[in-house]
Amino acid sequence: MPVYPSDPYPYDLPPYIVTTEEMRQIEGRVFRAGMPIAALMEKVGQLLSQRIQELWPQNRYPQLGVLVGPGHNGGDALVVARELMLRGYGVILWHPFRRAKPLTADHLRYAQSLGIPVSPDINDLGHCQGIIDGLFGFGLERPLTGEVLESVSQLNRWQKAVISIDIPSGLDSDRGTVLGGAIKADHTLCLGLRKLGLMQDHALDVIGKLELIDIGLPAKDITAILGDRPPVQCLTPALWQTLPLRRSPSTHKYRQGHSLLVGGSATYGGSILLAALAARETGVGMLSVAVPHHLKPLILGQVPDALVIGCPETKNGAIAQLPGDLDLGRFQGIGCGPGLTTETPAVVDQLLDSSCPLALDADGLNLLAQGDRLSQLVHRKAPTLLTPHGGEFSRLFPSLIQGANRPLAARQAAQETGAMILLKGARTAIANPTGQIWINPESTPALARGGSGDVLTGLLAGLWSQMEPLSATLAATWWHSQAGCLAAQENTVLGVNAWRLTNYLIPALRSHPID
Ligand SMILES: NC(=O)C1=CN([C@@H]2O[C@H](COP(=O)(O)OP(=O)(O)OC[C@H]3O[C@@H](n4cnc5c(N)ncnc54)[C@H](O)[C@@H]3O)[C@@H](O)[C@H]2O)[C@@H](O)CC1
Ligand SMILES: Nc1ncnc2c1ncn2[C@@H]1O[C@H](COP(=O)(O)OP(=O)(O)O)[C@@H](O)[C@H]1O
Ligand SMILES: [K+]
Repeated sequence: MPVYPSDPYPYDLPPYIVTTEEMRQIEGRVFRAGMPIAALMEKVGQLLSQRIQELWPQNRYPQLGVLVGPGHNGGDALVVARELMLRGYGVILWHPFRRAKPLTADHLRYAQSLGIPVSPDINDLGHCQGIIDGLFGFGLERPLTGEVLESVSQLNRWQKAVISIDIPSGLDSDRGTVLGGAIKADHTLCLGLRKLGLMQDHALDVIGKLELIDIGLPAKDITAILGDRPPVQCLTPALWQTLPLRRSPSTHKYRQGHSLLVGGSATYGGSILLAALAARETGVGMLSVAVPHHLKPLILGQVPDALVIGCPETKNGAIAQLPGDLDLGRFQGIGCGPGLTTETPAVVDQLLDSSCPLALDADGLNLLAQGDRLSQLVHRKAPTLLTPHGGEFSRLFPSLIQGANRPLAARQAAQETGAMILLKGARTAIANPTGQIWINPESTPALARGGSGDVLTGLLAGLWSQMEPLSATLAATWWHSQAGCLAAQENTVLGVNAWRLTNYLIPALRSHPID
């Protein structure tokens, strides 16, 4: 059973994520090359009809209501309505608009000529088992108002099964924000390429399950438009191909990397342990864990294969300093922050001054936000990764409005600091200083609990010692969420505590399909 659902993404499609303008330009090239708009609409309608019949078999969804907008999203919906009616579904259209684009008007006229009823009153769809949302696509220009907004709210109150074409109507296709109101969909069948708005955390509640429908956009047209700028793309299962990392028969532990984790305190003892348990699963040759002296037995008891460095501690039980003889040059990946507390900035300064690849999380980030550390980061020569969740990000980059567009905020932070930014969330975004962005399209709300970020830090520290930092960061993010998905599948969405998550890291690797 593959960890990630086998159906929603045709992964052979380019994993690009586009803005509305880029989508318009790509489609514009296709039309200028001779593809009639009507032909593409018909093709789109056929593809949507096939998928909807799979999702909604006629015996369970005999009556369908179709919301028909004034633009080409409405045109798509009319092709779908006609095709499903011809296959025996009962279909009724809702179209409260006085005018529509010519192509849409033609399809509306044809649907009526076939006897498909049209009503301006949303209540006439109350008997339907399923609703197909073809109100607005990426052409939505202003918030929904008046009767349209009221009808959308009425529809949402019914809580019927809803499939949205391209994007849920009312959603801004770039920012993922709701413009006045939005259809709450169970499935969104996105056409051609994923829109940036669909990959925003705050849009997830209205999108439902996102599926990409391949409408045959030629790669040459996609790259012609996207080629001159760093792409925004999805993480894909291809990242599994690198895991589990291959090993030569003649290897030895020092060729498999040596990672260091720094953290833990009397206040927060468990987070560094979770990070250590996760780092261990990466197969890293050697794992060192620097904790306040009193935590040494805890770590050794659970991770006997780790080299535990007992550090001098403050009166509050936090690390006072790293041992003077600790040679940071021995490590190819350092993860600092889980449970560290902000008592001893000198620890973070020492790591920042080193030339080691460094991932900062939790209190490591809170210390970074103090003084001029963040502005100094751009001078750091070694690879650096920051892994803030939303709150830590706002403390670090108060001027970046991440709420409206988290991926773009992460990109700006990466370009300002010269560090890679992994902005954690429901759709974690990873940005590198060259401006590229990766968004994780598959995760589970089961991870929304304390400790799961510590597990990610452990994976990062472990993989950074064995892979090139960017590939390691992308692979760790995908691995982390896939393990969460598998754990949720087997223990319900409430059963994925961070400890159990560490026990699903290897099973998740075993369950991913080997190509
Ligand atoms: N561009 C194309 O030819 C294709 C478009 N496709 C479909 O068509 C969609 C884009 O079509 P359009 O560009 O026509 O845009 P939409 O279908 O999203 O609708 C835009 C229309 O709605 C009106 N409108 C916008 N905001 C409104 C509001 N708040 N209240 C009332 N009316 C409002 C506009 O005046 C415009 O007439 C895509 O999302 C996709 O579903 C696909 O069929 C592929 C081909
Ligand atoms: N709703 C959600 N859906 C999917 N993943 C989530 C969701 N909320 C949080 N996560 C993930 O869970 C982890 C939470 O990390 P973090 O907030 O740092 O937790 P902690 O610091 O307590 O370990 C991140 O990897 C984040 O991407
Ligand atoms: K729609």
